[in-house]
Amino acid sequence: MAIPSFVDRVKLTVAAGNGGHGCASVKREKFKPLGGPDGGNGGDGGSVIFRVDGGLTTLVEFHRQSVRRASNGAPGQGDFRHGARGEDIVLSVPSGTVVTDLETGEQLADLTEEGQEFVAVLGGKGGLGNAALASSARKAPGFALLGEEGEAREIQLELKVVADVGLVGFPSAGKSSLIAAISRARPKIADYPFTTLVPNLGVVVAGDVTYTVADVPGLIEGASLGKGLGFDFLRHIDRCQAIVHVIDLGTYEPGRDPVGDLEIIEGELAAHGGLEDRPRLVALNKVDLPDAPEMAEIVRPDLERAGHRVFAISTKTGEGLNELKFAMAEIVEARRAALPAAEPRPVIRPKPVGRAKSGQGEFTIVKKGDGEGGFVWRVRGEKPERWIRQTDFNNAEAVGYLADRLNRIGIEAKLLEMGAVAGDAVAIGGEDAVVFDFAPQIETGAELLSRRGEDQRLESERPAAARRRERDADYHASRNAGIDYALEGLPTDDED
Ligand SMILES: Nc1nc2c(ncn2[C@@H]2O[C@H](COP(=O)(O)OP(=O)(O)OP(=O)(O)O)[C@@H](O)[C@H]2O)c(=O)[nH]1
Ligand SMILES: [Mg+2]
Repeated sequence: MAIPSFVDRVKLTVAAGNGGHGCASVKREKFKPLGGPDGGNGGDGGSVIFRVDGGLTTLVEFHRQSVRRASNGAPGQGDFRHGARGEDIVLSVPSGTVVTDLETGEQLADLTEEGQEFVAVLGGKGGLGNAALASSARKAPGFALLGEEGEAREIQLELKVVADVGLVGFPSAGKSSLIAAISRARPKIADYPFTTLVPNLGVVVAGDVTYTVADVPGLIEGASLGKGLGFDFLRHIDRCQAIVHVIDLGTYEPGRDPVGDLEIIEGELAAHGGLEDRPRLVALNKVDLPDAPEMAEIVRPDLERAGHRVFAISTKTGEGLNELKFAMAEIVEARRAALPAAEPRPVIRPKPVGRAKSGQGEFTIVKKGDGEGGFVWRVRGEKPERWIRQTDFNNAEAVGYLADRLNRIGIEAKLLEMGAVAGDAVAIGGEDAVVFDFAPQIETGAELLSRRGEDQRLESERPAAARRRERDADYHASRNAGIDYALEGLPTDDED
């Protein structure tokens, strides 16, 4: 199979596993027809996780398989048996991998440190079984929660080399040869331009300083505008602490000379932007060629006047390489000392989607429509949207439980406060919203004052406030007794 030549940028679909459904089951024992609920919870779906492996240098593996899917959680079963978790998929990436969401263009993670992890898509949560949903107020729930679907997203992986020193220069100036001469890396070297298509990385030891050096494909005038190959690869220099110009003393191309070459490359770096603060060194290469030493001494004063430290080197004979190596080490060491100590990088998890920003904290409500045939009230929020996904709408009891949960965080009260009336449409969620007819169960303050006791609903349904009191009492009772069980309508820790 042909290996693509550009392996430092790939598109990938990652899909997490679905959560298993909770189980609604009633304990069956001989001579005990009315056993308690014993349905177990569904297992969580597996996640897709990226982890930095310092031994890797390319993203080539991702070209072979462009969809990665973690497994689903198993459903709960009777007799309190919980479903197994879906297995996570851990994908190894090289240091310097930047993860971007292809849909939004948002950068999700910048993975640079060995072992650093990024959870790209989170497995769906398993649904609670009816055993976990039981409480003193709802002793035998005839329903369970559905497992949630795992997330899926299209992402781009992009490798940005992480090196202390970046080598820049025209094609064939000898950048890869320099890496080969001062490190153990063995990049491809050839006498035609654009030999290097993917940055090479070498580890250099100079005295007791160890640092990394990367070359990038040759730059030419207009590289920052997309000419040659340079455009795409200038970004690799972004992370370097120092820049070394590799300049060809032996080029016979018309219109080129060492000082002019350096100015053109500097122009491209300036057009790329953001590199102004990086210290520079100048390496005049191929000093072994005839006339090259003279050329080096002609241009040296000009370059030094421009503030550069200049080294005449030959990757062929080794001349000048030691001095250059130690000069690079000096700069790297100085920059390292000046930089703030890197903060330990935690595992990065995806931002929860749709987190509400309203004063309520849990949800937002927006009124839509012109009132003809009623308004549509759109409710957004992480919790309400999740609860919708967990609800089996074929089960009336499950729907009642959902209504309780929605009331508990005040959605119904807020709708009434905003002027919603019975019969209005309430849409919870985004594109795949679930739409209800608004049928308020609780009373507004005004109604309570004027019509208390008259409303049929007070007889047929317990007011939410009373239910809440009951539940809170249960909660405190159980807390005091040290009993830990899932409470009706109250999120348990693992529910959030
Ligand atoms: N005489 C001489 N030739 C050299 C020296 N360094 C490199 N070369 C030659 O110059 C040519 C280009 O070298 P590379 O190291 O591939 O150059 P590069 O800058 O990496 O080129 P690209 O990857 O195409 O941008 C090869 O033929 C090398 O053998 C040197 O010090 N002296
Ligand atoms: Mg090269």
